[in-house]
Amino acid sequence: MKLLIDAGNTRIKIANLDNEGRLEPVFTGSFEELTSWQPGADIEHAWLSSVGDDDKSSALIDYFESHQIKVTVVATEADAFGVTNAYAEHNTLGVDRWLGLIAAHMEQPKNTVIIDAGTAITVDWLAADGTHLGGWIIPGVELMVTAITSRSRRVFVKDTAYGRANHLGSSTPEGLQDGCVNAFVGIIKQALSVTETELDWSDYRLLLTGGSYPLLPADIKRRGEERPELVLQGLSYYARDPG
Ligand SMILES: Nc1ncnc2c1ncn2[C@@H]1O[C@H](COP(=O)(O)OP(=O)(O)OP(=O)(O)O)[C@@H](O)[C@H]1O
Ligand SMILES: CC(C)(CO)[C@@H](O)C(=O)NCCC(=O)O
Ligand SMILES: [K+]
Repeated sequence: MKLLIDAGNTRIKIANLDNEGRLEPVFTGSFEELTSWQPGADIEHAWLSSVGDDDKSSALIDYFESHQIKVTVVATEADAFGVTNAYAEHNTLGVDRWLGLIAAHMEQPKNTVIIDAGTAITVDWLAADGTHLGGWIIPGVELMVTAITSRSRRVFVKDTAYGRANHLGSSTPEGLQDGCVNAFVGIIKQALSVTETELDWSDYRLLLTGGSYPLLPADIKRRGEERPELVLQGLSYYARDPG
């Protein structure tokens, strides 16, 4: 059994990878929560992708090494598993985005738009031949909310309620939370529009991942395919083929 670790800017997600290549999510939470979780005794090797700073990665590596687990850190490459990175400075593309591209291409080579909505929201375009065409980065829904509340006296949130797609707010907290959710919906619609008008793709799939997925309206959920483990799936290819 191997361990796959996807360390985002907020949460850490961990899955077991068995010898048949099956992936089983076993942990989602903060680093603090992780220290009260025990990896299985039969695990000797873990693959880590981390978008945080080096201190965070080192703390994770130390934690797993203290459990006698060897940690291999996966980094973004220029080319791998049939995918070609769009960035000239290939290592500056977030490793979570890189792994999402690999997961999508390995699942099925097809024109694809990938949306990952967590701390940040990212959009990536991947052509059927494995060419990454580039993408976008905007603040995630929670960051959009706090960007305003931290800088204005009269815009505030009352509780941790989520905003609603297609809903009009009738108070400041509702207006802000609804507004930010609808900005998230809006970037997806703009991505689809650019895909159809600029790239001229007519047959393509939309993959949706990240913690903010539940906020999406039914029409986008229907149009897309949910892939909650996309980054872990990408990691699994590195773990299967340690090269
Ligand atoms: N049930 C839910 N409904 C709506 N939003 C949710 C729900 N659960 C979590 N979220 C939101 O998901 C986001 C976290 O997503 P995710 O775990 O993908 O982020 P992350 O770990 O920071 O990843 P990354 O840093 O890679 O983006 C937070 O903004 C959180 O508010
Ligand atoms: C954009 C995030 C924060 C999304 O998790 C991550 O992919 C990252 O830190 N990327 C580096 C910058 C880039 O991808 O261009
Ligand atoms: K993520």
